[in-house]
Amino acid sequence: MVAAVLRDARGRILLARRTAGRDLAGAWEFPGGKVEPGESPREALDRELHEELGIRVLDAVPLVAVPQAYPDKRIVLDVYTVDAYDGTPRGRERQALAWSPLEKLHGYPMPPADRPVVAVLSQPPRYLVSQETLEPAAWLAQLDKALAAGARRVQLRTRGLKPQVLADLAMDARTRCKAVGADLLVNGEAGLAADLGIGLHLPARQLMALSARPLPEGQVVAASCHDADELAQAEALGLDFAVLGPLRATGSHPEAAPMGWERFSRLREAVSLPIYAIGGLRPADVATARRHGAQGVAGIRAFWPR
Ligand SMILES: Nc1nc2c([nH]c(=O)n2[C@H]2C[C@H](O)[C@@H](COP(=O)(O)OP(=O)(O)OP(=O)(O)O)O2)c(=O)[nH]1
Ligand SMILES: [Mg+2]
Repeated sequence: MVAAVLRDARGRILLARRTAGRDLAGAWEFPGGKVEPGESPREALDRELHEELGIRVLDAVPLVAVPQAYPDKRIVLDVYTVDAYDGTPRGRERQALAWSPLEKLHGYPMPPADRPVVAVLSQPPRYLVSQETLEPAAWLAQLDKALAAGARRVQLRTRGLKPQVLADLAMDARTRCKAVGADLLVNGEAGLAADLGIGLHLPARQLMALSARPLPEGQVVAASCHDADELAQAEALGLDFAVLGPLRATGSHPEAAPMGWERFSRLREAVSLPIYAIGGLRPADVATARRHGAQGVAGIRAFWPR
C-alpha cells in the first residue's frame, strides 16, 4: 500500500475520505492505494495520485512504512512526502477532500495505521535517555548541549539522588526544555511528574501494574516495552508513545536477547502507537527505523553530544 503526504503552498496536508461500501468507510486517509503486480511503489504512487486526484508527482521522498494488522489482513502503509507535483488535486472518485494544518490532523478520524504517520510528521525523531549516574550539574550541562544540537524529547533517569536533589534537577531541566519547546519525561516518578507538570516515562514493571493513565492528556506519558503484552497495555492505557527493544545487543543490557528489525515490525503491527526503537542504535538510524514503522530511535550513550 502506498500513500502520500501532499502539502499545499500554505503547508496544509491533504486528506481524502474513504467512500461508503469499502473497509474503513468514512475514515480520512492519505491518498493512495495498492501496488499492482509489476509496479514499483513509486510507480504505484504516481498512478494512484493521477487516478484519484488528477495530479502528476514530480518528487517523492520516503517518510515512513507502517506495518499494521487489521482484523482481516496485514498491510504495510508505505508513505511518501510529495511536495512537488503538477496540477491541482481534485477528488476524481467522488471522495471528499480536506486540507488540514498539521496541528489539526488529529481531529480527523483516520485508520489505525495513520496514527504513527501523523506522529512522524509532528513529533521528534529521537528520544534521548540519560545515563543514570551523572551528577546534576554535569547532567544539566549535557542537556544544554543536546538542546542546542536540536534534541526535543529527553528522559531524566537517575539513580541514587535524594528526592529533593532530583526535584531541583527536574525543575532546572524543565525550564531549559520549556525554553525550546522540548518534552521532558522523568523516569518512574509519577508524583514528581504530576507536581512539576512534566512528562512521565514508565518502566515496564510500573506500566503493567497500572489500570489507568497516570497523568492527564497533555502531559506526555510513555513506557518501556519488550513484548506484545506490554505494547498492548501501553495502547490500552492511552499512552502517547512507547519505546521497544532491545533492537540489538547492547553493553548496558547484555542479558537481553536482541529482537532485530523483523520482530520489531511484527510487534509494531498489532498496535497503532508511535514507537521508538532502542538498543545498540545510533542517531543516524532514524531512516532505517522508519522503514520498519518506527517513530524513530531512542538511546543512551551514543545520543548525547560530547
Ligand atoms: N490509501 C490509504 N490506505 C490506507 C491508509 N491507511 C490505511 O490503513 N489504509 C488501508 C485501508 C485499506 O485497507 C488499504 C487500502 O486498500 P484499499 O483496498 O482500500 O485500496 P484502495 O481502494 O485505496 O486502492 P486503489 O483501489 O486505490 O488501488 O490500506 C491511508 O492513509 N491511505
Ligand atoms: Mg485508494
